[in-house]
Amino acid sequence: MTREQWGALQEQICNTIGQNNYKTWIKPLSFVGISDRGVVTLNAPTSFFGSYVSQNFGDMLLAQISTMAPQVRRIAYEVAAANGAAAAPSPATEVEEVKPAETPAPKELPGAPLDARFTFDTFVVGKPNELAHAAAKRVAEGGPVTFNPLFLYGGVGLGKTHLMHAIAHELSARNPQLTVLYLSAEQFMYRFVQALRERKMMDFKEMFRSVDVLMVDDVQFIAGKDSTQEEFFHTFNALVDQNKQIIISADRAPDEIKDLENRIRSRLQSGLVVDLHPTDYELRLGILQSKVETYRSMYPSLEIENGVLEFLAHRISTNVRVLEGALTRLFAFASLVGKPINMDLVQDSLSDVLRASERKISIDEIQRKVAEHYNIRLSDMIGPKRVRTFARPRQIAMYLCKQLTSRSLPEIGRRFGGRDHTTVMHGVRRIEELRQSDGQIDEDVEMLRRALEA
Ligand SMILES: Nc1ncnc2c1ncn2[C@@H]1O[C@H](COP(=O)(O)OP(=O)(O)OP(=O)(O)O)[C@@H](O)[C@H]1O
Repeated sequence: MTREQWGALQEQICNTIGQNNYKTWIKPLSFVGISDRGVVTLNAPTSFFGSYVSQNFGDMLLAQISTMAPQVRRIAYEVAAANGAAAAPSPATEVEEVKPAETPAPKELPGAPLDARFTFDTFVVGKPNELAHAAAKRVAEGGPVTFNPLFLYGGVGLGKTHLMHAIAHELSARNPQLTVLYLSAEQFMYRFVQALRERKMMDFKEMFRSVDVLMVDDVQFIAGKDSTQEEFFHTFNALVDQNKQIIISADRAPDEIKDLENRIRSRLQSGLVVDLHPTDYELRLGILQSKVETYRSMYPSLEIENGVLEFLAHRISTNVRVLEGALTRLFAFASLVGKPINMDLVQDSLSDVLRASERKISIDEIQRKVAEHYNIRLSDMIGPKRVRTFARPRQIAMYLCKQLTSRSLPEIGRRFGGRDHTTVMHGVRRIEELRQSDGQIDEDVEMLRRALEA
């Protein structure tokens, strides 16, 4: 993402949200830069302004930006410098790019901004994350500290940061006096090094020891960094002694973090350690459905055809960020070209994402499985005969090829005895209709899909 690309997006943004909104809220923003971690920083006149834009237009902006720069994960809003200059952020430090807050951290604490969208309301609960969610909820109630620290861990993009921000939002809403400090382990280190450099260690210690709740994200970052670990250990102990709540996240369990001092490891394990499991199909579908609800208010006229969300939930199982990014891109493309969101648009706009998450299901495999199920020969499935006994299984196989592989319609047609892509399209549509009206076909297709994906 470059300043020029941001400039090029302006017209489309204006068309999406209307002249008035655009002039009031988007035009005053300026592009600052993008970090290696995919965080785009925009300069806003005030922190209220940044916060308003984040809450009301954040998803739309991310959608628009991702049409040009799919690697973008998040937008941070920086408050304009005194001279108004939009300086480039210093080299890829998350610390710089997130300094001023979407929801400013209280009392000049060196925390990172909280993402206004990461609340318990927007967190979808399913089997893989129910324990982590319940633990987070308990901590967010604020009562007496029962487990300290709460240690949340899990793979990339499974909701650790979302849950931490949700806890911070809720604690602050319940008790605005509370000092809740959220920052990444990287920022902790940065502050520590800065304090050393500026000979302000006393201030540093005092400040960290004065918070009521400390949240440190991605703690695995401090592994192998000896003096930062040491300082972290002292901060940790001082807060636990005062019975202050600590919440930590990492990408793996404490005993799997290499180069972590043993005394820190055992401290981290001394509270409640819960993991966020990889998502399952139901959770992914739930997240997509809840996201669609958010998008509906932004793009009220956009249609989303049946089967699209289910397809995405099946196909993109890597992490929620990728899943959300795919949906965001779909909405942006659909609004750009003024078309409904259907499987063709999915194939056109998400081919890279789909390729990356390609399951190893081949057209051959689908043809064989379907032929076997309907007890017909493979040669009849592919051959020219049009009798229903062969035609229906053939259409089902075509439908499954479209659903479970990222092959184009012409390619599928070629693999079914050199048929035209319109024949494939007709077949796919027919099965879509029949799935609505014929319970037996619907059941057969679902069973075949499961068998193929098993
Ligand atoms: N259960 C969920 N419900 C709704 N949104 C979710 C859920 N899980 C993850 N997300 C969304 O997925 C995206 C990635 O989540 P988050 O940043 O919390 O992941 P993370 O575990 O902290 O990843 P990383 O290890 O990269 O820091 C966010 O936009 C978040 O809102």
